Amino acid sequence: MRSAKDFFSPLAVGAPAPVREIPAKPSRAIHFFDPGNPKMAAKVPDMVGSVDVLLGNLEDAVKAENKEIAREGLVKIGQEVDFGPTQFWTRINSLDSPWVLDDLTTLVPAIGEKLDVIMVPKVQGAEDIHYMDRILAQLEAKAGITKPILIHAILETARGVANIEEICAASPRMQGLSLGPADLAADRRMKTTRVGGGHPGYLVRADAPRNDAGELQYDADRTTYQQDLWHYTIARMVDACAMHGLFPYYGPFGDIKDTVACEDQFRNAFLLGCVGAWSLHPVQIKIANKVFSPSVEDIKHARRVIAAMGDGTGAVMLDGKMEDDASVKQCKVMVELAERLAATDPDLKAMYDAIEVD
Ligand SMILES: CC(C)(COP(=O)(O)OP(=O)(O)OC[C@H]1O[C@@H](n2cnc3c(N)ncnc32)[C@H](O)[C@@H]1OP(=O)(O)O)[C@@H](O)C(=O)NCCC(=O)NCCSC(=O)C[C@H](O)C(=O)O
Ligand SMILES: [Mg+2]
Repeated sequence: MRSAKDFFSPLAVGAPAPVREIPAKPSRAIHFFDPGNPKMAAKVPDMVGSVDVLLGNLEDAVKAENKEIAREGLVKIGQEVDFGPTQFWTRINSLDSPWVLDDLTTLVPAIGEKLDVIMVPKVQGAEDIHYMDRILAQLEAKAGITKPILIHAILETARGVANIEEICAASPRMQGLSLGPADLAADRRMKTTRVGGGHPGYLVRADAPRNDAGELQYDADRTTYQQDLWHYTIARMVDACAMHGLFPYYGPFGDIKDTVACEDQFRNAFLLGCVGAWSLHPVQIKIANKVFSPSVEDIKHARRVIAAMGDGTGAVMLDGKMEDDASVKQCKVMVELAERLAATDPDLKAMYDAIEVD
């Protein structure tokens, strides 16, 4: 066990001092691209500024024979592109893979100064984060990196979900968690074959109606309601992240053409407390940017409640509803998020600035 006093000492002589607070940077869409795919790589410079996070993916979805090309492509992009306000992340290969050591020993010296966050797949417990913490400190020290690279863990095993608290608490580098629904479903032996989203078979059905004689009509048409397969895991993730000062994200939505259901899934995550989701295709960036930004109506209402509540204590009636200390806190969460996002998104700023509070 580490003493709390040791927690903020670098884990290697010459490594940068650990951060004490994870910066709340906009990260509505974590946009995945394959750095070894020339078409995708060519689009990266033009995407800067229109997406909060650009993530060069080295793990699943990159063929085994292309792992080195992808890694080299990522180094080139990291060295050549000016990312401006957009964060630059990577997803490395899993810690038990034959590629991860080369990923780390290549990327940190070559582009470590530019990399904001390393996403680690299939994290099982605190031991995985301790490993990453130490090796990153060693590599940062050797390369003279001045700011610590943060770690983002993907929850995609039952063990990872069971160990969620210790994963979050394992290092001051921990930036956040993402749901990895495809791997998690496989590891849990769920009977789905999709990448994220719902399933028509996971539902509840309205009770059977009765006929005039009071008999139950099980064969009658009965409305069904599709349920959210991911509610439990996202809720756990949100609580663990809030407790440890980290940021929770919904992961991938694989049905690229179903932009409507993607928006719904992202919105569920937003409402539950997530700050963003993955984007696998350019079309999903717009969805995430919209869903994870508070709406004009929400901000208008939040500002009215804050104004009506004065010092934030007591209770008032507004539009027939009771507002009090707790509802004003919720409104402040929304307004603070809006202000943070507007600082780097001029369109949002214009939208929020135009709101008139009556
Ligand atoms: C999903 C895709 C394979 C679709 O690709 P494609 O068929 O080429 O789509 P389009 O023809 O519609 O593409 C139009 C143009 O846009 C470019 N494009 C496509 N995707 C991207 C992208 N992500 N970034 C940048 N540019 C992109 C195409 O090249 C076309 O360009 P052009 O021809 O010049 O017009 C593809 O989108 C894709 O591979 N996406 C990334 C997939 C990925 O990263 N998967 C891994 C993350 S999900 C996961 O790992 C599961 C998770 O871990 C879990 O366990 O749950
Ligand atoms: Mg996965």
